Amino acid sequence: MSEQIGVGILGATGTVGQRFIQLLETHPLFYVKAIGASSRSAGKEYHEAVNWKMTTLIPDSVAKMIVHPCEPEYFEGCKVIFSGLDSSVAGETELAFLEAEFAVFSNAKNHRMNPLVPLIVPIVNPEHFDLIKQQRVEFKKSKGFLVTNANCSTTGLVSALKPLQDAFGPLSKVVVTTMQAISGAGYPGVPSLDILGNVVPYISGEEEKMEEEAAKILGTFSTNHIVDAPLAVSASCNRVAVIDGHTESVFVEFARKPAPSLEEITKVFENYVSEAQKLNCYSAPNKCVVVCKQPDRPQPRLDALLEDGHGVLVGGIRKCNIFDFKFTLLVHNTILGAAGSAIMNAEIAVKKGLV
Ligand SMILES: NC(=O)C1=CN([C@@H]2O[C@H](COP(=O)(O)OP(=O)(O)OC[C@H]3O[C@@H](n4cnc5c(N)ncnc54)[C@H](OP(=O)(O)O)[C@@H]3O)[C@@H](O)[C@H]2O)C=CC1
Repeated sequence: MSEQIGVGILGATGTVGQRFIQLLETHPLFYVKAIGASSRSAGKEYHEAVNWKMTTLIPDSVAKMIVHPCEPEYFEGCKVIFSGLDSSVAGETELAFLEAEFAVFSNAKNHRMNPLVPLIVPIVNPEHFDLIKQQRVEFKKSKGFLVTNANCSTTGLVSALKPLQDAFGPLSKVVVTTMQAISGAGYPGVPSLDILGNVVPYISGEEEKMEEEAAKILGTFSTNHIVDAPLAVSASCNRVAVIDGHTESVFVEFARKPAPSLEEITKVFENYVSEAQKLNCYSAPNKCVVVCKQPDRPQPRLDALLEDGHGVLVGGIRKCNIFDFKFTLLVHNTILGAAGSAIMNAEIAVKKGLV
């Protein structure tokens, strides 16, 4: 096995940061070398600073690490930086790490729509890593770069749409309604009095993010920029009393007529193989899209951890009276929807010789 690569985690005490630490505990390629969070946590040992909510114990290798301020000087020797920072600070902090020539993989929304920043869902569009060459030219960097992964709901959506686009050509319209887990709001997130026995039909900025990110991710890399896919998305987003796993009802219209049959669509979902799998990435799922045959699946409590949370589950593939067809999908919001994607993106970057 090749030598392990030391990584730093910014926002290590948060919901996404904890997931990074959990997923990296047994990772063969990466090990946690340094961690950072806010001034509330800096200077403390990790186990004192964090309100640990994962279902596994804090790894011994991290528990006694000192939490640092999120400044590049504390992360010397880390070849990769994973950011699970709150968006109020992610923008500037991630740029400071890029400036210091780190390879930065961000979960935050701040830089996703920058035309020079690849927005990559690892099981969908790793070819967008080609944009880094142009990014390095424009940002005058030789080793460093900045890659973002997508909003968690967008991640689930594009993971299901990509196989369809590859097989049947452009999608013209997509309508999606989400039922999003509480963990998507970080910790402590939504107050229990607001969410228990309730549905909150508003998540600030979420619909706009889904509508614009999907076209960029499903777009194509051309010479030195990304050309958006010609796709109109209308999203409505809801917070529901689920802990982990975002469920989405999706309605799709193809540009091509006649539209493919439900059997053809199902086969394309089942047979989809991503570049992350072809590259043999450690975190790549066996199946990127798992088709649930039972009519009442996928369900977050039962299915969110299938494929270790690194794939997307689809079910209820059926005719739609208005669009061509409709289905339900489920994505694990803090694994494929956040830390898992960032880690898989970094694995791909290593395979591509970028790190
Ligand atoms: N939860 C999810 O499902 C998803 C989240 N994301 C994105 O990932 C990022 C993290 O989300 P999440 O983990 O849920 O959020 P949390 O609120 O749980 O965690 C935020 C982290 O940021 C740190 N932080 C806050 N303020 C500062 C500061 N001024 N300087 C340095 N560090 C700071 C916190 O440290 P401290 O503990 O010291 O306050 C904590 O480690 C966000 O940008 C979010 O939008 C993306 C996709 C999915």
